[in-house]
Amino acid sequence: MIRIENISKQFGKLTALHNISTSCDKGECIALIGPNGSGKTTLIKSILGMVIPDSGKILFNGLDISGNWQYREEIGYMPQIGRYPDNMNIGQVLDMMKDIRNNNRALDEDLIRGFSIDKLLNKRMRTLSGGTIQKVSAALAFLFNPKVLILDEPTAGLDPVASELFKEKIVAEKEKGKLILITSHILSDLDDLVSRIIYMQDGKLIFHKSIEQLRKDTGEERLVRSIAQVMAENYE
Ligand SMILES: Nc1ncnc2c1ncn2[C@@H]1O[C@H](COP(=O)(O)OP(=O)(O)OP(=O)(O)O)[C@@H](O)[C@H]1O
Repeated sequence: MIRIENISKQFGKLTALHNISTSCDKGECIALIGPNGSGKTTLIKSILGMVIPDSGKILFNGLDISGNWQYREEIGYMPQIGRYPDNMNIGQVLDMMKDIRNNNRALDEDLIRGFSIDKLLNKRMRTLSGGTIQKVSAALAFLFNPKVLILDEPTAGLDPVASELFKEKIVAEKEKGKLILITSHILSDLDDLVSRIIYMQDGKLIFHKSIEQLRKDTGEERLVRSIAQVMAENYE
């Protein structure tokens, strides 16, 4: 579904992405894991067309994404920090996004109801708590029924009830055959969720393997312990 071929990205002297190649298939929930600054968000933004790699290419359903914006209709993106016009209320933000997307697909309002956002429609964005802004971002990512969901640190700031509800939603969407790419430092949140792991460090892709393979390779059942082992090895 998404194929990444030899992409590199330099910010001044810093190599944020170093010759990354991999592919992501539908029906998978893939965790992008790595230390701070390892290039996860840069990789995600490259897939979204928000960062343009210096070299290499990205194919979405076989088509090169460069100069092509149509493919973004198939993606729901939840950014690490959602930024919205301060003076708009939640209802206006939702309506604005519906106008911009302007497609005829049935809306998926599960999270709007699940997070009770429908009871807060008159609240102005500038008055919302951090967690409520996260809920709005999550609801927007799923709203247009995209085939691919890209979630950057989605559970950071969500309370435990919201976080569980959100994880159930992710599992349900994966089972429908969607591709979910998720970055998180809260590894305990990923245990029951992800089928594959991409591990990055210093802009390099160290491995992309199934969670079963990672467990086998590290002899650890829990993701947090497996990754702690991988990180320790790569810090040496
Ligand atoms: N627009 C930019 N201009 C300059 N440097 C950038 C830019 N975007 C990212 N970087 C740098 O690229 C490197 C990779 O950043 P990136 O945000 O992709 O890391 P990350 O793995 O997502 O980190 P975190 O876990 O902290 O979210 C960092 O050193 C960062 O400072």
